Amino acid sequence: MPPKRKAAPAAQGAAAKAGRTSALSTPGPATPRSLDSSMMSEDDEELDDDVDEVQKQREEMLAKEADQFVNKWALTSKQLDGGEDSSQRNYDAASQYFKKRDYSHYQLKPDHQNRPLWIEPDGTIVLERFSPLSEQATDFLITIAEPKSRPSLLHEYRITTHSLYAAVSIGLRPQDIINTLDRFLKTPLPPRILSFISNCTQSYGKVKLVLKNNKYFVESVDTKLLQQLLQDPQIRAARISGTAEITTSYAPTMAGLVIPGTKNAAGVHQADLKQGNNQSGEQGQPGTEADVFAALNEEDDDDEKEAVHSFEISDASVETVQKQCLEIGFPILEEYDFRNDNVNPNLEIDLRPNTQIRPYQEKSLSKMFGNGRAKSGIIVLPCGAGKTLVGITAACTIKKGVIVLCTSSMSVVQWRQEFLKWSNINPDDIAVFTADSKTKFSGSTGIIVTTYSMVTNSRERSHDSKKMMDFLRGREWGLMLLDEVHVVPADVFRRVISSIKSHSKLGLTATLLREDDKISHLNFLIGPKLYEANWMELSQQGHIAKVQCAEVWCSMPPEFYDEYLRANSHMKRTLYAMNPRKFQACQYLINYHEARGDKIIVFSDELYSLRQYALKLKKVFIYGGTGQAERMQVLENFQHNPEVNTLFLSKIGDTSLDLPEATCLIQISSHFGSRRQEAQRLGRILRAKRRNDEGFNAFFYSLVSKDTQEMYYSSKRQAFLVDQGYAFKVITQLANINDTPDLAFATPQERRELLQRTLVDNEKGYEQDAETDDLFGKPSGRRAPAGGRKKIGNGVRRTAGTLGELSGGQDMAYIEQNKAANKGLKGKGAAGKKAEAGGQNSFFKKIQREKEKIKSTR
Ligand SMILES: Nc1ncnc2c1ncn2[C@@H]1O[C@H](COP(=O)(O)OP(=O)(O)OP(=O)(O)O)[C@@H](O)[C@H]1O
Repeated sequence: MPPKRKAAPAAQGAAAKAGRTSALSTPGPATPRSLDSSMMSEDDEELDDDVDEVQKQREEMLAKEADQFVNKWALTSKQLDGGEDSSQRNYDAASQYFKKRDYSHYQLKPDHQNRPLWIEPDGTIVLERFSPLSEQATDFLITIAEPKSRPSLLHEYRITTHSLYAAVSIGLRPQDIINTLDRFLKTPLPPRILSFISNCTQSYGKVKLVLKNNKYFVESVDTKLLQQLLQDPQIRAARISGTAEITTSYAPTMAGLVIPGTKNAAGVHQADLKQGNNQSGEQGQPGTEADVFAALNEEDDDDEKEAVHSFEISDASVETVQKQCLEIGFPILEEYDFRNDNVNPNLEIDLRPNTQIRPYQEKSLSKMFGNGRAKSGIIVLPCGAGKTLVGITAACTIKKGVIVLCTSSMSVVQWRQEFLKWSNINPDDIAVFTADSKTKFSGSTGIIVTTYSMVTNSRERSHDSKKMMDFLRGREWGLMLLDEVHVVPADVFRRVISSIKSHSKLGLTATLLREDDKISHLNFLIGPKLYEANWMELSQQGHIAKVQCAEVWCSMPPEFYDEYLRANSHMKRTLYAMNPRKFQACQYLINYHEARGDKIIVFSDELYSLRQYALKLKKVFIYGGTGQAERMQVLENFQHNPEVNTLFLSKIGDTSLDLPEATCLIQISSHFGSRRQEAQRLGRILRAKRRNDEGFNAFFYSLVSKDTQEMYYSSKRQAFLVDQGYAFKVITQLANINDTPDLAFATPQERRELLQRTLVDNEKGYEQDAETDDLFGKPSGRRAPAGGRKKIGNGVRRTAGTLGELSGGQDMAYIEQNKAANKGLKGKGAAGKKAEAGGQNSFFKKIQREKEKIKSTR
């Protein structure tokens, strides 16, 4: 009897996604690939100017290596994709529905009920979260596979060459992986998976590049392998002559390494594979929980001192050796044996005694320091989950010089503050390098916090900047912390990495996502993904807020829709944002949530609608063109003034915004299908202060104009969050909205006027937001010109029929333009008065003080 329910989990996951998109009526154009340009600050666009020749060559070489590396992986993955199961099977009437995913020919193990995993021949693993062994299986899977989708009952992972590389890099051996996977599986391990794991892992992790006493060693437990490497002429030439060909020592164990802050970590303890279940001491029956644990326990036991062999290579030949090892099929792992680094001075830094890192932070760090050395790689934690503290704890573990790279000068200030808050670092030992401040630390070692653009800027530098860069280049750093790694283009990383020498690199991000294909380059340039937290788990544990997500469908009045069908793509965006039904839905939701006591952020990427909505509803707003003082004042009021409960924000608020008061988010216009923007925006309410209140929920609404391209983009945008377990409810009709009094644009006449005005106002050109990622930064110099407009292209646009002119609509130019609620803030409530008097909340005051202090020490 074929076990049909096997096909169900995978088919269900796919169907859920397909079902979500099937409601779409208008397929839109492909997602634009504009990440690199849109994510970098103004400075970065000028980086290409005059990079010197040597630097260029190094970058090209690194780029080539990355491509080779990526291609090699892609090749191995292809081997896994094709093959024996691609033929369709027709065992019974239902089989055809599952097509490739009909695995009814697999034999179930007799005790399959006790085992939580299904596997597909392409390496997809489906985990039953309701199984008693799911916690242990999750711990294992997160180590060997990449999470793809984690809704409540079934999780989907995929074994890839990258994930196996990561598993090996933290010390798992191929046989451990195969045995443990087999024990968790309901069916025997398919032979192709077995050979895939063996093939991938037999070469990965076999060779390590280790820095000991400031000397580079190529290290392996296998002498034969080292001898094989030395057969290669280039590697042989790289070996330092006069040193013993191969020396033998013993690998350090974890014993003695304590990650600071991990003792008595607060909250739920890290799931321990050895925990409890084997208490009786009995060897379990095959397939029972005890049996699986027995296998896992065994694997740890013989982790004792292992002989390692190595030969020394010159500093200058490190890259050549890496390249050659890759070419002959043994990618080299980089690890930093910081405890035995007696050359670089130690940094006096520890976490403050009252700092307790959370279990997931601890777990992510244990992946980095799993074998007593620092591995380079990327840690992925949800927005607001505390990536900064993870970075700081890594610095406190390594205790050597640290360089932190951020995306904006404001983040630089925040990182420095966080270091001072969580650790006992002497303030003189932590300096910042930004356009405004170029300080060095006073002692022999310390921490420098800077931005990617400061380090990679190749324009004419000031004398101070040059000196600072020489300082950064002229020393070895123990740790390089790379904040927001997902936004920085690979070639910028290349420049950073080739100009600053660091023993280990830790990348931090919430969304390891790019709409282009550059993510795999990060694996090469920084290291593998070491850990990715589960958003749902963290929200259940109260570390981030629980959020209800909804997509609200707003029909378009016929006259709007007619215009929409004829409009060009820019006007289409404006029209679906300005849809009066959407406006009404927004007004309705604001009223509803304000009455509940929520603080609401409304996001719009489309500046025209941002301003029109805010003005019409008499709410405050911030966009790229808003002056610094006004931004501060608006934020201050939003936080503390009970009369200011709704804030309209352009895309400049997507990141870097820490407003724990916000509990509701409404999105009226967004950047095409960007999954990352959706997740970053959701992140703004994940830190909600009230998250641990009884029954508290934050709300995230995406307002979508029905039957427009927006629907297509919307489903694309949600894909990442859906995979994190968020369920988007579709609301086709807001309750009683038609009976709600005082909604705007209630009459056909008003709607027609709105349409005409929109067409007229947008006829001449389009305004774009200042291109900055930094809400707190100075408004960009390339902002809209005096009239408040920034035009795209030559600023001239052809329109289909100038309805505005025909109707005389130009005369209706918005009379409410000057009634911005921002202007009314002065004098409103205590916060308003404080702001008017130049007062700021403690956060901004601190920043101001910090800036002044930095300036005065220059
Ligand atoms: N272990 C901890 N104990 C107490 N508070 C913590 C801990 N870890 C983080 N936090 C707090 O959580 C908040 C969010 O931290 P942080 O700003 O580092 O988040 P993030 O992950 O960088 O978010 P984003 O991606 O949105 O920038 C901060 O207020 C921080 O102080």
